Amino acid sequence: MNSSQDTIYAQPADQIADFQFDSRVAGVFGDMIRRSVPGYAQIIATIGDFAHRSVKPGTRVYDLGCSLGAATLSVRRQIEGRDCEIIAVDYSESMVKRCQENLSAYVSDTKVDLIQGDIRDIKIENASMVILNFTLQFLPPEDRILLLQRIFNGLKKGGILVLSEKLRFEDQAIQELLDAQHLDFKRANGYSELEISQKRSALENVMKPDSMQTHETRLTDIGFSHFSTWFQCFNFASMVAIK
Ligand SMILES: C[S@@+](CC[C@H](N)C(=O)[O-])C[C@H]1O[C@@H](n2cnc3c(N)ncnc32)[C@H](O)[C@@H]1O
Ligand SMILES: O=C(O)C(=O)C[C@]1(C(=O)O)C=C[C@@H](O)C=C1
Repeated sequence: MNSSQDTIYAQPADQIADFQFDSRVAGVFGDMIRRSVPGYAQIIATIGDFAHRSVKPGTRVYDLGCSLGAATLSVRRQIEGRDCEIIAVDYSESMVKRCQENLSAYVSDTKVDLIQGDIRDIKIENASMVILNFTLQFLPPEDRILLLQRIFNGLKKGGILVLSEKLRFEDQAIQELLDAQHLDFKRANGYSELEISQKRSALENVMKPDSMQTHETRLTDIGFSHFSTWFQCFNFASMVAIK
């Protein structure tokens, strides 16, 4: 997936606006997420492997907050010939436009219904897999449980939710240690101190990570029968829950 280099926060700004998935971000998003989220490439590839194992013929896969379509493409490659449909949703017009171009670059017999809309308004039904890859953290905290309940209701028995998120830790020493490791990861990927601190301010009001305990309790309270973290690097994790 082509992406220009992310230099959005490279110059000092008088005022840092809240982070938005606008056309500037969409234009550099591939580079931004690879350099910001440890393990991103592995998570994307493994989402495809989960699909290969768990997606049943004639069912649907939902990719909620699909951005440029990385997870959708990874899944689509793995479920050819199963008469499945992928519903990919994002409310950012610029992301959806670029996602459409990325999807069109490859031939496939699996239909992708790409929707520009709010994931809170999407009907979920006949699903054997739902993906929330670094999207739930951008919903207002009070809206998260309702979306997860709707996902649970739309999943078939045995269907899976793959949920990837930045984590917050109740233990302050662990929070500080893993946050510091994440900042080193960003530095090692070429981000300057200015870029790191300006992006941090931009994200402060719009991205509110939950703790692992909150994720696990919420999903099991909703009714998921099985829950595990399958990947974690520093303060980023991907979890899987089975209905
Ligand atoms: C961090 S990105 C997700 C990355 C993507 N899933 C991937 O694997 O590359 C979060 C995405 O969720 C979208 N988003 C956030 N809140 C949304 C909402 N309420 N409805 C639809 N899309 C939303 C944003 O526009 C953005 O593209
Ligand atoms: O926490 C950070 O510093 C991040 O940059 C994380 C994060 C994310 O987790 O989605 C935030 C915004 C961008 O979408 C890319 C990465």
